Amino acid sequence: MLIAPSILNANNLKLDESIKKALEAGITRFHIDIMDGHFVPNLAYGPQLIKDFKRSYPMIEAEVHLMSDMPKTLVPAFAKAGADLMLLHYEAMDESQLLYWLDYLHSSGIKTGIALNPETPVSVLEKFLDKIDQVLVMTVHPGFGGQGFIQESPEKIAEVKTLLAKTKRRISVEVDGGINDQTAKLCRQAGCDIFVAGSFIFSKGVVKQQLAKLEEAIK
Ligand SMILES: O=C(CO)[C@H](O)[C@H](O)COP(=O)(O)O
Ligand SMILES: [Co+2]
Repeated sequence: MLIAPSILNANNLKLDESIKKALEAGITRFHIDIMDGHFVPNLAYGPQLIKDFKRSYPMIEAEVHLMSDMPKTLVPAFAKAGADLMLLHYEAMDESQLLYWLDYLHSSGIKTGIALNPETPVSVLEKFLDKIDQVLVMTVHPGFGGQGFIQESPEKIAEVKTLLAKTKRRISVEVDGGINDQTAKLCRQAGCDIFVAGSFIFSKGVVKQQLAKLEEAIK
């Protein structure tokens, strides 16, 4: 079980302070949201943030959630910046492009995942099972932090688990959006392994306590 904090809604002028607090509480992976203003109607972060993050914290995993339909420019840029794992949206490119970029990432030594929007069926994952390390089930519509959890999400997680049982490869299931101690518990019961949370961890100024609540909920 892993909690990957999203810094999206943390105060940008105090990012390092927020990151340090999470690290002190034992976090080993951060989820960094990249938004291009086109695939989603918002903008967030560039490769320099990943570069700076990895320079300061080389042992901590940087998971890049790429909400962009410009893989040709952005996948190599974030790979070069030091991403350890990259999540590509199924909806952002056609299937042949997706296969290409998953291969590109693996051959660059970067772990891969496919992110699914709430309305995208689980069955689309089938032909990618030998190319991914992780599935990201979006539990909000991507684009903004602080949204409410989509209540039907636990059934979708269970569906992903059923599909993944078809492969012998170890593929983790992650949720992202509206995760708090209540919703995390529901996702855990449905079989989720990795929990992204932003607002719940960073909006109250008590990072350690919020992480402890989440840990308690998913254990
Ligand atoms: O991908 C995202 C939004 O598109 C973010 O990772 C997600 O929303 C995290 O923020 P919060 O926990 O506040 O919902
Ligand atoms: Co995200």
